[in-house]
Amino acid sequence: MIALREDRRLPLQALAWAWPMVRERGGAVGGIVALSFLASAAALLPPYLTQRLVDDGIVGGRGDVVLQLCGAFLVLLVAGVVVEAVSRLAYLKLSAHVLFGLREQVYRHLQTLAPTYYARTRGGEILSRLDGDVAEVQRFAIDAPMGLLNAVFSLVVALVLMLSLSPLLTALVFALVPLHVAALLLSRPWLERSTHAVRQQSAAMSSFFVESLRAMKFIQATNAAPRQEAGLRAHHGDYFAALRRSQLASLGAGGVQRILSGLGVLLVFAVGGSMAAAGELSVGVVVAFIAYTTRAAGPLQTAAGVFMGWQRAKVSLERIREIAAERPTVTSPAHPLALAQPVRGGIRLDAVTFGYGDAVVLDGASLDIVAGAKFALVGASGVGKSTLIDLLQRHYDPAAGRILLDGLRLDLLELAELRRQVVVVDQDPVLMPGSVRDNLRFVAPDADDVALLRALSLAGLANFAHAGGLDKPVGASASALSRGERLRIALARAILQDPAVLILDETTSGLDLPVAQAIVAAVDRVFAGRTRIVITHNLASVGDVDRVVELRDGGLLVQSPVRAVAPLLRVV
Ligand SMILES: Nc1ncnc2c1ncn2[C@@H]1O[C@H](COP(=O)(O)OP(=O)(O)OP(=O)(O)O)[C@@H](O)[C@H]1O
Repeated sequence: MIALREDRRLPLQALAWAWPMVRERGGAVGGIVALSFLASAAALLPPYLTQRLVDDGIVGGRGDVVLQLCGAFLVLLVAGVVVEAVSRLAYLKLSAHVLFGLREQVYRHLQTLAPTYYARTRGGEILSRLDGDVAEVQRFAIDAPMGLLNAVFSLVVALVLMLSLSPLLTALVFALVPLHVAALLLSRPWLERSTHAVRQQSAAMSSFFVESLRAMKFIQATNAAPRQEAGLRAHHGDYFAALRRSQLASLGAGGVQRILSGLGVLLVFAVGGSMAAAGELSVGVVVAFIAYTTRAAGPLQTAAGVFMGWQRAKVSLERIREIAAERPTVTSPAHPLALAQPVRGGIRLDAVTFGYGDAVVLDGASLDIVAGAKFALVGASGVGKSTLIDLLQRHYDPAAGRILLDGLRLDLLELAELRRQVVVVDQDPVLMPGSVRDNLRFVAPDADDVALLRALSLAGLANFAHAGGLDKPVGASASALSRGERLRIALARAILQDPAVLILDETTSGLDLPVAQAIVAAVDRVFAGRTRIVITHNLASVGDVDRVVELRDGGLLVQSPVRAVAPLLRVV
């Protein structure tokens, strides 16, 4: 769950979301704020020293004062470098802590979402939110309060110093502040729209890369490389246009702020200069005042920058909120029921109905699978066999009806325990980048090499079942292995998981019959006495079965092994 509150205004939401992580690093925050106050105070000293240098040292003809002031400048310089280095390192640590904390929350939430979410959402869209948008929110959540605090502090100190030098000139300069604010408010919609366009184009480009890299072999085989390059160029064009609009918006808003700050300096030049010429002010005071006016522009521009950062963070927060609004379709119950041990693996479907949107896939389907039986599940392509398996592993819950494992409703069991007991090996098993050992340990982190080698050997991977075989890299997308080898590694994983129910989802389809039969024979040897459900289009490849079940028109028809059609619980 992403801890984003619905009931707060957007900038406060960004701060509230990051707050728990900032609080964990309270000491570092205090240190950074103290150091930045120190640096701001130190930055305000040179104009004062300059004024003394001009009025007391140079005009007053005091060589000792000149020397003292040079020493003070040197100390300020060195201290400034040290303070900046320390505070930047502390800031980096704090930012990383908050950024990683926020991103981990989004990733944790993503791990709870159903396959339907991943089927309809482009990978690059998710990536760009996990990466760019989370970073934008983190930047705002840390930079905005610190920047504003620092700006207010610098502005107050500068104001006090300026007032002590010349109240009239101070009033002139600060009379421009309402104009600064008005200009920012006017630029807001422009900033927001252009930021949104950049985030969208960046997501589209990430999606393009994710999808085309995954399909590279297909692109090469279909001679589509030139078309893909043209596609990339089109993305670049759109991205650049969005970037240019966003830059123009930032430059426009920032430029107006700078012009207004410059006008303040011009006013001091004109009014202060005339007063100095008339002998009403000393030259040193005018020089120092000009320097403070320039410095006061810094905090004002920081405030403007925070405002622009807010516009960007608002867009990003909205995009993250779209992910947060996706609800998991299944959750583990707060008080799960415990399966009786050992788990026997009896499965019962009781009038199960399920569909995707309006498309009904299962319509009151019922079935009893006795613990330890081997069932073959057949049916036309697209009839809903894989969907039924997704329901058994509880990626979704039935819209109506119940599914029971050893007499207990699946939604009352702990989700992790259910998925330990019901394991699926499909026709294109996922292998993670890394070695064979890494892949086996993915499901059994505590298994030692002896157990891994035994599983490989039982799965029929005799050529891998030696110490060196475990180190064999499987390649970033498992392309270093044949399909038969990948299936057997997936089977070895299932052996290590030791489930009560094993499901083979068209695992051997497309393999030569002898290879398919060898894999099924290995399954039957290792999982004899466990519940097995084998989805297939080719009954000849699955060996002996206790029952053949056909999924048709949303219902399940049970056939005896001798092919007589006999309904078990309900025939649709
Ligand atoms: N995530 C999804 N969103 C919407 N519809 C889906 C989704 N997954 C599957 N479907 C649809 O549900 C129906 C059943 O699909 P399913 O994959 O369960 O069929 P299947 O019997 O396993 O097919 P095959 O034998 O071709 O693998 C199909 O019409 C399919 O288009």
